Amino acid sequence: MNHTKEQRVLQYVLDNATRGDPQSVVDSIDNYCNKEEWAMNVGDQKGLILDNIVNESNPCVLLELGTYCGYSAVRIARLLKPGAHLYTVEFNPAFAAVAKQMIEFAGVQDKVQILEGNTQDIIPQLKKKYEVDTLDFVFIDHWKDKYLEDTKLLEKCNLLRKGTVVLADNVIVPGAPDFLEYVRTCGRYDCTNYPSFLEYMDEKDALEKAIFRG
Ligand SMILES: Oc1cc(-c2ccc(F)cc2)cc2cccnc12
Ligand SMILES: [Mg+2]
Repeated sequence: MNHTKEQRVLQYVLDNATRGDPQSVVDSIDNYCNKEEWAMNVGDQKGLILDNIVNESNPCVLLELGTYCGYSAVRIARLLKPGAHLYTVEFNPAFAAVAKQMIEFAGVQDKVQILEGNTQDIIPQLKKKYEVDTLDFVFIDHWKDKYLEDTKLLEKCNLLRKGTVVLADNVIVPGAPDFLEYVRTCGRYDCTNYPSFLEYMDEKDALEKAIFRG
């Protein structure tokens, strides 16, 4: 049954983590991906930076672009205050199916909603269909050639407010140069770069935090 890598990651979690314990789910995925098979989770080193930025911004309404197996959704949800809610968008149905099970096993399903589809279609629906006013926090971790267009779409849909934190993974590897150029030069963001390492590897990578000026 476990024919895909993502299904094998999930099975390892089901066999080794503790139901209802999101930290054990995060740790199990990191153990598996360090020892057995590399997978494109944000990982523990960049994950600690993500934790710190989520904690300091104390968000209530969050959006993630790129769910994958649900590692960062579980990692973020474990930090959220009661009533806070994370919408996470995944285009690949097989990934979404694994993430759904991962999120439910971790016990954070009440804080996380997986929206299956294309970010270009879903972002314009957030206000009316999902009753989102503005976003407090956005984690961008999907295909690198969509970072810029989706950031511009979030602006166009008036989903960003003064102080919204936009945090992007992989701004070195695989890299999102057009996104970096835009947020650093358009004048509407205060940017901070957080050097780190590619998940489960020794290669350099980084997160970029871009706070919307409103
Ligand atoms: O964190 C990520 C890493 C990579 C990646 C793939 C192959 C490499 F050789 C290096 C990096 C791809 C991602 C795609 C989407 C979201 N995150 C990714
Ligand atoms: Mg990534």
